Amino acid sequence: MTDRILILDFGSQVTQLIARRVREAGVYCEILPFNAAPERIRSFKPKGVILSGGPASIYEGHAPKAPKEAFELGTPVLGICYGEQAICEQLGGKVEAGEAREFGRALLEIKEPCALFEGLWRPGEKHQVWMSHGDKVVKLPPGFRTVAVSENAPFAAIADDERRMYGVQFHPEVVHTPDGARLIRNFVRQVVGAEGDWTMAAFRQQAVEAIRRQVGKGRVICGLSGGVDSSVAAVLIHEAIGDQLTCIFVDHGLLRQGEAEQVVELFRGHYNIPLVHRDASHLFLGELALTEEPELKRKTIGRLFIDVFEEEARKIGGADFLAQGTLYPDVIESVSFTGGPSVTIKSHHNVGGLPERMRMKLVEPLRELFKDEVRELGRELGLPERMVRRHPFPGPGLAIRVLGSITKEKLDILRKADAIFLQEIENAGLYDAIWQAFAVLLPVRTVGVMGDARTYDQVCALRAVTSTDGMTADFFPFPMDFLGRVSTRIVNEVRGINRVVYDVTSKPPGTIEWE
Ligand SMILES: Nc1ncnc2c1ncn2[C@@H]1O[C@H](COP(=O)(O)OP(=O)(O)OP(=O)(O)O)[C@@H](O)[C@H]1O
Ligand SMILES: O=c1[nH]c(=O)c2[nH+]cn([C@@H]3O[C@H](COP(=O)(O)O)[C@@H](O)[C@H]3O)c2[nH]1
Ligand SMILES: NC(=O)CC[C@H](N)C(=O)O
Ligand SMILES: [Mg+2]
Repeated sequence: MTDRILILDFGSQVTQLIARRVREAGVYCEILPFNAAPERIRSFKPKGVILSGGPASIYEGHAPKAPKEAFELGTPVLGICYGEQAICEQLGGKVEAGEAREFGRALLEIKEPCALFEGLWRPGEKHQVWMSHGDKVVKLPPGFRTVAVSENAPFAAIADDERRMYGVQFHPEVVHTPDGARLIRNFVRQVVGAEGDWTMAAFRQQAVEAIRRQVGKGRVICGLSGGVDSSVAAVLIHEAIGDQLTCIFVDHGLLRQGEAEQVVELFRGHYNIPLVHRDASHLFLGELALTEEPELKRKTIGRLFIDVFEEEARKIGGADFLAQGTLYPDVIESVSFTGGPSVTIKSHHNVGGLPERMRMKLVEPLRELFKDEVRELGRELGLPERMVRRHPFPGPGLAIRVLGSITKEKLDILRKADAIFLQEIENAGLYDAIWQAFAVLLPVRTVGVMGDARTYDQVCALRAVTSTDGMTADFFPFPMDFLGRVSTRIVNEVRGINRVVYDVTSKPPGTIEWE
């Protein structure tokens, strides 16, 4: 078994980033809530433990505590922010509310050598780190020494070399701590001594064996969208079980220009995987004609996907398993310690309702991976670069980008504008710098003048964002002349649009899609 690191989550906004840094160091890790059952923690057999940050104050009565297993397993421990405070409070030191809080950039002064700093930082040096805390450690537990300080944190980094326990008040997992990734790497590779054998080649082998064990002689269907996740899942599963897999690509009439042909051609051209191409556009567009409200659109589409999958599964004599491209961020969402029911912003069309009705078991080979790891696995599996680098595209497709009521005519207008925008992005060499880019058709008409004549046509909004996982995002800062060029082309070439605007909202407060 590959070496594993356990991250215990106290509810920090950036716990996922700790996991990413550990994986980037070539070491497998998982996140469990701080109150995971002791049995679960033991059976995970971690070689090292990381305690995350969190919003609570450790000295308050109900504040979450690190499970005693974290300290009793005898493996190295790294506490980050709240994690450091938990180590101190629970092992005999003391934490109090600080007078001065530290948020943002801070200068760390290295006082003593430490295994975490090996090859990185030396005593006497000062380095930039990122802080986000109000509480502070005021007394160290026995056995610990201070290895670095900052203006407001006299115990900014602490070490107990004997027990191999370390704590940092700053956040090494965020990019604003420039050396942070190497610090985490030092912890998992040098201090813990993990092998660094978590590679996509190793994952591929293990995943193939696991799929064979799970599926046996059963039949599997996989909804294939042409997106990265479902394509990688399909190719991986096919490698494992060959013809027991059938892929179903649904053309719901809400795809982008030329997309259906491209997906089918690219897939059939490269793979000998049975692929059903179902044109269900009449069904989807027919039902959506009655719908304007975003949530209703999403729910209608989700239901129709299920109907179509059921029909197609029946045609091939039934299926025992449904394959999905669920990723690790989806999984963490549901285990993370956030407390309280969260509100539904959007019902992401999800095939999750499918298995219950169809009594199929799920095959989710990507549920341990982040998006960039899925792309890497895709390359490892030899998927064409065109598939691997594709921007995400939502299951409900253009239905949530034609705002309000949907007609075939509006979809055609949007498709043209969207294609121009994407083409210009490719031409400018910007495609890979962007997480997702698309056009939105607004249900608003404005007055314009073209060739001395009055126009009264629709507005098109352009959206392009950077992101690492779609959970938070920033608008992409195009040069103005680029936006001008796209705008001119769209208004000139697309009948029905006479005005173009660019969306400069980040997420939050916006979301990526407009509906
Ligand atoms: N047109 C479609 N036909 C069949 N299945 C689809 C279609 N659109 C979406 N799905 C199914 O819904 C799942 C979720 O869609 P989602 O967009 O999150 O993933 P993806 O399309 O595989 O990858 P990406 O996030 O890169 O677009 C897909 O993995 C796929 O199984
Ligand atoms: O498969 C999907 N089914 C959906 O119903 C859906 N809604 C949004 N998205 C995609 O998810 C990411 C975040 O989108 P939002 O910021 O709009 O919530 C972005 O990448 C969106 O494109 C979806 N993907
Ligand atoms: N980011 C954190 O982990 C903060 C820890 C604690 N809530 C503090 O304010 O000090
Ligand atoms: Mg998709």
